Amino acid sequence: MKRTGVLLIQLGTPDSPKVGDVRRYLREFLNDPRVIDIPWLPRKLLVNGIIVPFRAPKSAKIYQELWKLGEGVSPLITHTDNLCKALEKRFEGEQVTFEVAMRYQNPSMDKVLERMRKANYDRIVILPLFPQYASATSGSAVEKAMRIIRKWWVIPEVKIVGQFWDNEGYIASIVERAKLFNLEDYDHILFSYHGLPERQVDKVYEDTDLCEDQPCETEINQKNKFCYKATSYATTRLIAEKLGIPEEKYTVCFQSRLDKKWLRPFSDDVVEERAKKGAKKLLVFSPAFVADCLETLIEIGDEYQEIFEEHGGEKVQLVPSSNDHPRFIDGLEEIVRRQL
Ligand SMILES: C=CC1=C(C)c2cc3[nH]c(cc4nc(cc5[nH]c(cc1n2)c(C)c5CCC(=O)O)C(CCC(=O)O)=C4C)c(C)c3C=C
Ligand SMILES: [Fe+2]
Ligand SMILES: [Fe+2]
Repeated sequence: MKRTGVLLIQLGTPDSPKVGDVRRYLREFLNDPRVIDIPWLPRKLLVNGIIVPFRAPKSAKIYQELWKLGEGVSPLITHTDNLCKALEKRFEGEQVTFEVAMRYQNPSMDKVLERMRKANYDRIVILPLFPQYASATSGSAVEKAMRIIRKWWVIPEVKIVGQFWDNEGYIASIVERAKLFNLEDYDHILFSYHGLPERQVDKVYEDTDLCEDQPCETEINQKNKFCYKATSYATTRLIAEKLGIPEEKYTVCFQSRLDKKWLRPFSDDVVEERAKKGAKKLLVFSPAFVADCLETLIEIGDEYQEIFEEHGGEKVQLVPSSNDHPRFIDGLEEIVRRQL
């Protein structure tokens, strides 16, 4: 059997919730041209001159809350490490090794891939932990890995997992998590995905095609198979079908926008509207995040709870992410075995 090293790549988190570490994280993250996709000079001026100086102190406060929930560590790190350990167990005695790296900050892709180079694998599998492809996440992680590997003298066989929005184990893990709640108790259900600028979504199409002219809310086809909006809706349909949630009982929405030209509807607006219409209990799925993190625990768990209460609602219940759920491990095991 070929000796295989599997690189699990997550987005990344600051080294600590101190303002300096958060600033360093945001600077690396937002200077990525796949994240803020504008020319070099305007990006530097916008990110280093405006966004980071204003955002870092505010984000640091939120990260301090997150660190408390994670008992002194970022939950993104803990969950991804646990996932890695669970996968290692599934491959015990086989020639398959797992490593975790973060696209931004630590453990850095440079250091982890250098260790993998020294291990002299026959094959490397690059597995970004983002079920729905986006250039800002999976695309960026793969580009960075390729930029590092292309400099090696010995380049082994390299396999890349692009996306896994319909993977059976991934879907099953979310369905199992949801079964811990009585769906009948909730007035409405949200499937809240991380947002993305509409411009970035349109770039997966050729020429003058636009996402809004495609049937992305209802089907996946050859044109839209890498459209983040289309795969987000498709993942939702799979989960809703398995749980028997009728279409009128749920809304697909997008959170964490930086400006108005991001995918709509915005999750916070939906939370507010539902409260105003009299909803008392909301259940929120967050399928784009395979690990609980700032975006799920704080943004949905705390911030949406506040918005909901402010407008008359009572409880926003988050469905925990896949994390190291055994069905999710089944799904990733199956994906890895297909690469061997
Ligand atoms: C599904 C995955 C994600 C997509 C797509 C994504 C796009 C995206 N994000 C930003 C800006 C920020 N994201 C931040 C945090 C964050 N984002 C993801 C995942 C996706 N981002 C995760 C898992 C996290 C949380 C990390 C953690 O430490 O727990 C942040 C930092 C927090 C903050 O200051 O609000 C920013 C900023 C952009 C611009 C973007 C697409 C263009
Ligand atoms: Fe993000
Ligand atoms: Fe689309």
